[in-house]
Amino acid sequence: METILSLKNLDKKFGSVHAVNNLSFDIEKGNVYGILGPNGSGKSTTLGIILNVVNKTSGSFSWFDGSISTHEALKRVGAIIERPNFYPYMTAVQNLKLICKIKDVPYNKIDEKLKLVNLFERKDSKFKTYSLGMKQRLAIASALLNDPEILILDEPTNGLDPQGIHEIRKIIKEIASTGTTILLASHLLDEVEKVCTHVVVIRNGIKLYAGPVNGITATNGYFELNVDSDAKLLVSALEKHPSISDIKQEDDKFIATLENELSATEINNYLFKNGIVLSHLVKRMPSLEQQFLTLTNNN
Ligand SMILES: Nc1ncnc2c1ncn2[C@@H]1O[C@H](COP(=O)(O)OP(=O)(O)OP(=O)(O)O)[C@@H](O)[C@H]1O
Repeated sequence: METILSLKNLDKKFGSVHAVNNLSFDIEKGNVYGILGPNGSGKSTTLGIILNVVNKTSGSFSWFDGSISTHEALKRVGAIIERPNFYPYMTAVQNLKLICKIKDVPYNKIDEKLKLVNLFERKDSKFKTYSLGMKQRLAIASALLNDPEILILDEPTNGLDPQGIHEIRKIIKEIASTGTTILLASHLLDEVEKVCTHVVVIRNGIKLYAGPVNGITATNGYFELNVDSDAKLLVSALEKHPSISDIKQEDDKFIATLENELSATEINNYLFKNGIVLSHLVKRMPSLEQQFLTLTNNN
């Protein structure tokens, strides 16, 4: 695995606000990473630091194994961290030609990138005639002009309608399928779930989880159960079972969280042997949303 970016104990304080708190994680080549957290959790500040537009307070980050300076490394990075800004009376192609000059990229990249973001048909329309979604797609095309190794996006679907959101997510997946590494910040769990392979969950600048998206749900699940008879007997039997770590009552049923793998048949047999006949038994896995809420609320 080739490491594109490595953050080590990164810290940022704005006066008394601890925006980024001892944050460490690695970005490996070819994956799609989401930094997921509620508003104000430090996502934009983190992106700002790694892109050299925000000064860190302490800690470190290194691009491409630290073999080159951040200034050189950023030439291999495409990023959109602010609202896209182009010349309103110029067409998409005219705007991109300007970017090509700044980035020293040949003009023949323009058509290729406009096709990738589905704007080729509208390439000669003035920027001011574009919808918000089209403006965002043009920004993506612009960030891709120099064939960056990693594309960084801050809340890429903010403010878009469902169709616009769908298009942007589809394009992000297409870009990823060509081998470009992607790092995006989002407060939307479903966005990260749909688009990303890996996620760093942060709250108040603190990392709560970093790893594969499906790793958040890597638990043994829980049982929902109930009895028509004496509930105390049920709770006491569950408490004695070595595979059950927690029991709580929710509405009209009991929730028994599993510490180890245990099947519904096994728990049913165990309880029956203890004189308990269940009126309700379901084994469930927590949804990503439940896990995310548990992570962000309890820490
Ligand atoms: N320039 C600044 N001066 C002072 N405080 C700041 C500054 N930039 C960010 N902050 C504070 O740092 C914290 C993290 O903000 P940041 O914008 O990084 O969060 P975020 O997760 O990107 O949130 P959002 O999704 O709302 O943009 C917030 O409490 C914010 O108010």
